[in-house]
Amino acid sequence: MSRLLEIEPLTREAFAPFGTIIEADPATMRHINGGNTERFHGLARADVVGDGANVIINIFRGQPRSFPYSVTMMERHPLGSQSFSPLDDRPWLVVVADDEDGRPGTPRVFQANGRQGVNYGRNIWHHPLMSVGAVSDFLIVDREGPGNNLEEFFYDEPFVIDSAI
Ligand SMILES: NC(=O)N[C@@H](O)C(=O)O
Ligand code: NI
Repeated sequence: MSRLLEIEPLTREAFAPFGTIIEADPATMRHINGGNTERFHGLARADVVGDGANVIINIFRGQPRSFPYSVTMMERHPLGSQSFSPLDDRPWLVVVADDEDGRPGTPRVFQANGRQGVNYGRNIWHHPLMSVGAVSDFLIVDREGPGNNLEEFFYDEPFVIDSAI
């Protein structure tokens, strides 16, 4: 029995339980550099824990997912947040879930436009990067350091994302 997932628009309010949206929000903007530059300030904060932990900046080059797509697993990073910001101005999908007694609940799928990134809060269930339509680069800010920072969960039955954007 396939469990079809709806795609929701990515809004601050809807995503709040899972993290923050990284986009040029006018409410955060301040002019710097003598007016030459608009600084969209403090959009998200990296959260890393544990002795020897560092915040690192990476690029992930994601192969596009094929649809219908089966969501068979979710993961989370107990020791650090993880942010994804698209570099190719291409829409992509954000898949997250509430925690239900140590396991992810039903995934929620959000459609992000090419100028929207997200910062998953520490220990928030999410699906690995979901590029759509073409190979896409993302700037990633997450954690490097000692300890196991990856917990995976595999569903008994897959959930299905029928079609992409
Ligand atoms: N493994 C890895 O660094 N990537 C995942 O955490 C992901 O969320 O894509
Ligand atoms: Ni991850």
